[in-house]
Amino acid sequence: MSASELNEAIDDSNFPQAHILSRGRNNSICSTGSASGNSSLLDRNLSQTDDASAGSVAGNVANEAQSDGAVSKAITNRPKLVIKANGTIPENDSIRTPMTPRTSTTPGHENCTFHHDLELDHKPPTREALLPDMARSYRLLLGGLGENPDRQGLIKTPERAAKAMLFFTKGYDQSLEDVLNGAVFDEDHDEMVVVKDIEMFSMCEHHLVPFYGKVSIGYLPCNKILGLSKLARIVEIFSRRLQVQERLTKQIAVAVTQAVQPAGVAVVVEGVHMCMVMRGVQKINSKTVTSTMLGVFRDDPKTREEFLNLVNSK
Ligand SMILES: Nc1nc2c(ncn2[C@@H]2O[C@H](COP(=O)(O)OP(=O)(O)OP(=O)(O)O)[C@@H](O)[C@H]2O)c(=O)[nH]1
Ligand SMILES: [Zn+2]
Repeated sequence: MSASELNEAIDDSNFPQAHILSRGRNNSICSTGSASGNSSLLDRNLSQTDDASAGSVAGNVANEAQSDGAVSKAITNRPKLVIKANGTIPENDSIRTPMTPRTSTTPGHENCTFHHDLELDHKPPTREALLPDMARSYRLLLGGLGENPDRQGLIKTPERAAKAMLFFTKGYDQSLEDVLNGAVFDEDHDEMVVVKDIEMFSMCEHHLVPFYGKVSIGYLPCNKILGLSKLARIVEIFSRRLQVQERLTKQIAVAVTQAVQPAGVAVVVEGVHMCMVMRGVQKINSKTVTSTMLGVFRDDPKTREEFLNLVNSK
């Protein structure tokens, strides 16, 4: 799938469940239906209240069930996330997506839609070939620090640092297709799948220092499921780049969407930014939480709540 097709795919209208509440309670989870796919979202949440651990959720669900009409109206009125095929956001859209320049002057990358965007099929062939230039740059940096790059301990540092930086950004070399390796399976399953607390290490694009944390991903399958490890591998593709946490969160959600075309995808990322810990404002306990909710997770509060309860439970 090309980048533009991918961008089109995250238009909410492509999610079969986008308006389930306004369609009534007994609709199948997936528009294609399935033998066991007739439980409504309400049923799914009410059965959740049998679980003692659901605790206060029971009250919330009951309240929400009473105000379904209001919820339905609110959902209809909520602005949708729409990204056009060319990667831009409609001008009057109230939801702005952080976009970064789409140009590259690096040899071999001239025709690339730049790495930052939602593109998954970009695979520069020669990143290792950049090592000598990168090493030279690190050597200059050492000199800039007032260090002697020729002293024994630093002789190989420029090359090591260049290799380390290539590792920290190895996601640029990975494509979704390679990572999935065909591990998408037809399965008559329409209950929520959640893999949570996936470790994540990334690089702040503003300061080139790490941010790290954990990622939780949920999706509601439509007769296709994904090999579980592939969710963690998707996190690797996008975290191993220069990033901001917001974009990382969205890219993961889009990739899962592309992989299994589910009824919805939810991603929550909790990150510690070393640029806020080791320097700058120096707040060592602050955490940044970002989320992307697509499809039914965006439109149905109960589904979103079920996901968040699963993510927040020990
Ligand atoms: N939204 C967002 N901001 C980030 C992320 N990583 C770093 N930043 C912020 O990027 C901003 C850069 O701000 P500047 O004022 O240009 O840089 P600075 O002087 O180094 O800022 P301070 O960190 O406040 O010292 C800072 O507020 C960082 O906290 C991220 O993932 N998402
Ligand atoms: Zn930073």
